[in-house]
Amino acid sequence: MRTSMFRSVESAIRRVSTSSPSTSTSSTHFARRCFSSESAPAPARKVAVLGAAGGIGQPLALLMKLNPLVSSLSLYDIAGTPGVAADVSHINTRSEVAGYMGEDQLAQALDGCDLVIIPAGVPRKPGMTRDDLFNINAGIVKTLCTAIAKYCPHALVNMISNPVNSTVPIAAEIFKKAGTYDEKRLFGVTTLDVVRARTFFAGKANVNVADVNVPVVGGHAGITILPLFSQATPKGSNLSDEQITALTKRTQDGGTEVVEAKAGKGSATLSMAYAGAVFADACLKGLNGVPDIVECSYVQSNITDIPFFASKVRLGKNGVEEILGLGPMSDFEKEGLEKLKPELLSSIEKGVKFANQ
Ligand SMILES: NC(=O)C1=CN([C@@H]2O[C@H](COP(=O)(O)OP(=O)(O)OC[C@H]3O[C@@H](n4cnc5c(N)ncnc54)[C@H](O)[C@@H]3O)[C@@H](O)[C@H]2O)C=CC1
Ligand SMILES: O=C([O-])CC(=O)C(=O)O
Repeated sequence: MRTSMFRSVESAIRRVSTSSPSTSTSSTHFARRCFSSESAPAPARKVAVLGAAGGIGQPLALLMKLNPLVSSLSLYDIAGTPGVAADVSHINTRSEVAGYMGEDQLAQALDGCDLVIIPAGVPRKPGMTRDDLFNINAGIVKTLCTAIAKYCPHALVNMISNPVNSTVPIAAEIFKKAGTYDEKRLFGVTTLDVVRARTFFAGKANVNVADVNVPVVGGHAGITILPLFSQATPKGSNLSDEQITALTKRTQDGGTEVVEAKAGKGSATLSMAYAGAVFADACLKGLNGVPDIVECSYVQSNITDIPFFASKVRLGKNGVEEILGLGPMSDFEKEGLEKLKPELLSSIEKGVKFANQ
């Protein structure tokens, strides 16, 4: 699961933060270091960000503009995209940028897309759960997925909009109705949970964060987020049961920690844009045939009795190539798995019901 991108972003950031102005490297080199280890010209890939003028959408647009695997970057929102697109388009990297605003430009935004990333929708305020966003975001996702089925039915879809546990099943139902559903192409983005688990584990275990990996399985809300710290690498950091319990809780509550710190001004945007860019990069590498690209993602799955489940997934030319098993879990993690199932299942059923109303 440790992609080369994680490593290269970290080394690029380390280098930038320690270099003096006279030794800093070019922006193009920076972008290459950040997003791809490929030196051969990559195939043309059109990527759309839906919700591109938002708190996640803007930094995600920037990060996708830095990704040399992208040849065409399509920025769509209901408002504000001309400014974001004009701004991002001045960056001297490979992709052509176009901004689209309003539903009558959605078809053009999606036409020919290989990958569609969806951070459109409202974020939480303190005191809210992700499920409290359902009433607004379910409708937004339904509209956008109906258009995806029509204008780019073969695109990979990276769903960021919350509640992910329900918005992914909504998307699946919309695609099924349109006759375009391919379970290999629909992903709930849970990378931020992995990013947090890695960061928090490194801090507690006092190891280099660049070396850390932790699978996070289940879903993307509260107790449905299940980090498997028993499988964390590097091994040998003998954390106590109390420390593992605290790390698990902090990972599960990571989103709430940011919501409370932002005190009414939204939820995670910058770390989410980073996580979204990492996952999109992995999807593009998979599409391009780069071997052994493994990331955690919330996908249609039969590795448990829950129809959508996040786990390690091998990405390939058609999207999901293989869903990897859960691996050996501690008793604490096994207990967490049983506890999360009712909530995850009910969020999935809520999404399915909504889509079929
Ligand atoms: N999967 C994850 O790990 C995470 C998910 N999120 C979720 O991402 C979503 C977006 O969060 P932020 O960017 O902070 O919110 P935001 O409010 O800053 O931006 C949302 C954007 O979506 C746009 N939008 C609304 N309706 C739209 C439509 N029909 N079509 C296209 N665009 C539309 C808005 O105009 C706005 O620009 C929220 O639902 C949030 O909960 C946030 C963090 C992590
Ligand atoms: O907590 C939220 O509402 C946003 C989110 O999904 C996260 O930061 O993980």
